[in-house]
Amino acid sequence: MSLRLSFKQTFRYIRSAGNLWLRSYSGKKGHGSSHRYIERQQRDPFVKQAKNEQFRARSSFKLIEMLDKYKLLPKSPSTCIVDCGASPGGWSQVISRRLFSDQTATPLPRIIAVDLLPMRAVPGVHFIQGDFLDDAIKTQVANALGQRRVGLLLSDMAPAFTGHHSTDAARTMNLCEDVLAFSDEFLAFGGNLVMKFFMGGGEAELKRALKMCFDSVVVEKPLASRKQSSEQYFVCIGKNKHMPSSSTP
Ligand SMILES: C[S@@+](CC[C@H](N)C(=O)[O-])C[C@H]1O[C@@H](n2cnc3c(N)ncnc32)[C@H](O)[C@@H]1O
Repeated sequence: MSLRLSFKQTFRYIRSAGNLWLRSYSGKKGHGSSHRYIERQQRDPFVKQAKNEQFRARSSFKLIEMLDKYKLLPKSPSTCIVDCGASPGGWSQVISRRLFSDQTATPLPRIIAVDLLPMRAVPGVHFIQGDFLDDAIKTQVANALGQRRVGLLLSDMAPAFTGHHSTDAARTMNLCEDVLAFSDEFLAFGGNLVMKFFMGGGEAELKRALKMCFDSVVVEKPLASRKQSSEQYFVCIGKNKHMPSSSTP
């Protein structure tokens, strides 16, 4: 495997590493904010539940709620699921546990997970590290799929936020448009898409675009999504033929 990164990958990697550094640095300097974070984590029932059920992230419960409410998992055992922005692996774990009851076995991967950051192995998950938009990464996704179709595409990705409202709103919408283009390329007809977005102004337009491409589009704010966060999810059911260049089932 080549360790060379493209300019875009390098840029995104530096940007996300910079965000991590900023978060931990401000945590160290501002004792108040780190105390508040610890207190919030200790009070949070989803943090406790994630620990008890050995999920890597409390975000697992957001996906569980949406999967159960909308029956999003593909029924055919040969159909795949792609998890974009998968690290540390909370969503991949949920899908893996639903698909493979024996978590100690190493089943043939039906789940393809992509992230800029590394991710520890999850049973039945083929992990690809890189930017989901890079051609080289898309080729790896296509190779991992072979002839199999994708019945569910997940995106829990967030752009790097600047704190500048209109810049952040534009970045959010750009990322969602990129996910939609990715689904145009990889998601089979009839397939479902779950995509995170942040309220910021462009969501009505995006919802209109999604409604052209899917039979039904709803907005969800799962219980595990913090009230103070502007994150929400588009749950898009049944990709239809209005997408110009979709894969065939
Ligand atoms: C909120 S986390 C995902 C958490 C995950 N759903 C879970 O339950 O563990 C968002 C992830 O998206 C990844 N990400 C952001 N932009 C990306 C991109 N362009 N390509 C691949 N991954 C990306 C980040 O590295 C980060 O790990």
